[in-house]
Amino acid sequence: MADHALRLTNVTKTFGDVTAVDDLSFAVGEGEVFGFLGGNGAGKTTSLRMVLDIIRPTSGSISVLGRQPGRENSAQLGFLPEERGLYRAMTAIDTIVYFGRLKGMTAADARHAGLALLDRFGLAANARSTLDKLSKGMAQKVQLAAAVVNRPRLLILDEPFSGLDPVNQGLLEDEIKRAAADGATVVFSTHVMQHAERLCERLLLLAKGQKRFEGTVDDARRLLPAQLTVVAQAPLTDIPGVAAAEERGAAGDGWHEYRLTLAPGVEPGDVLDRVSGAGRRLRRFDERQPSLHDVFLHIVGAQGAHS
Ligand SMILES: Nc1ncnc2c1ncn2[C@@H]1O[C@H](COP(=O)(O)OP(=O)(O)OP(=O)(O)O)[C@@H](O)[C@H]1O
Repeated sequence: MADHALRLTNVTKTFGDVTAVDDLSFAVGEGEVFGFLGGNGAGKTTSLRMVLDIIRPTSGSISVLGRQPGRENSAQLGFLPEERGLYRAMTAIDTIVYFGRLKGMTAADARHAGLALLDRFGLAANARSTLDKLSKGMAQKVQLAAAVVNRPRLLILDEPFSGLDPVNQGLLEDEIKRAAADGATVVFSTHVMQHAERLCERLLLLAKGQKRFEGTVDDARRLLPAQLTVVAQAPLTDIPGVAAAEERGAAGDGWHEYRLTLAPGVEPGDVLDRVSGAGRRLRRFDERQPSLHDVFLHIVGAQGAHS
C-alpha cells in the first residue's frame, strides 16, 4: 500500500512560454482532506489534470495511489472536473451509471448506488430527467454523484463549490466529510478560503504555479499575528508576547479599549495567563484569529488573489 495517496515531485508544466506549474512538490496522505488553494490562473486545474493523466508534466514525477497516473487508477478515482460537461440528452441516472461502468461497476450496482445518491442530493424525482431539463446546480450534483458512485479511494474535485447555492454548498461539504469518514482521500481545489477553513486537514497555497505554503489550517493562521481587543487600564505592551497596542477609545473610570497585536506564533491564551499572572485586571478580552483569507492575502497579496 502506498504511504501517500498522491505525491508530486518537482513537477513543472509549461505551455509555450507560460509556466503553469513551477517545480511543485507535495504529498497527500491516505485518508486526508486536502485543500488545493490559489487564485485564478495559479495552476490548480493544470496540476489536477496531470494527476488524472489528461495532460503530462513537462518534467517531474507524479504518484497516484502508488502508481503513475494512468487508466489503471481509474477504478479507484473519482473526479469532478472544473468544466461541467455532460451529455445533455442523457438522463441523470443513466449519466451516473455510465460513469460507474467506466470505473468497472456493474450496471445494476451503479444504478443502485446512483439512485441512493440522487435521493441524498434531493434529486430523486429527477432521476429520469434529461440533463438539459435540470438547472446548472442540479446538473452539477449529478456530476458529483457520477464522481463518487464508485466510492473512490481518491476523490479529486476541481472548484466543486462554484455554481452552487449555499444550501448545496453545505450538501457538498457533507459529502466530502462522508467520503473522508468512509476512508477516502479527498483533494479539492478552491479559491474560496472559507470552505478550506471548515474542511481541510491540510492545505497547499499555490501562486503563479509555485507552492507558497503547505500545512494545517492552524499552521497557516500562525503565519499571521493574532489580535486581541481588551479593555484595560494600561496598554499592556510590557507583557511578553504583546508586540503592539493601539488605543481605540476611553471606556470610563480610567479604563481604555486597546487593540493588541501579538508577536507571531504567540497564543492569545498565553497572553491572558501572563496578564493575570502580572496582577493586571481586564474588563474585556476578545480574540480575533486571522482567517485563512487574511493569510492568503498576506502570502500572495491582493493581486495574487484576483489575477
Ligand atoms: N492548455 C493550455 N494552453 C496554454 N496555457 C494554459 C493551458 N492551460 C492552462 N494554461 C495557463 O496556465 C496557467 C494556469 O492555469 P490553470 O487553469 O491551471 O489555473 P487555475 O489555478 O486552475 O485557475 P482558475 O481558478 O482560474 O481555473 C494560466 O496562466 C493559464 O492561462
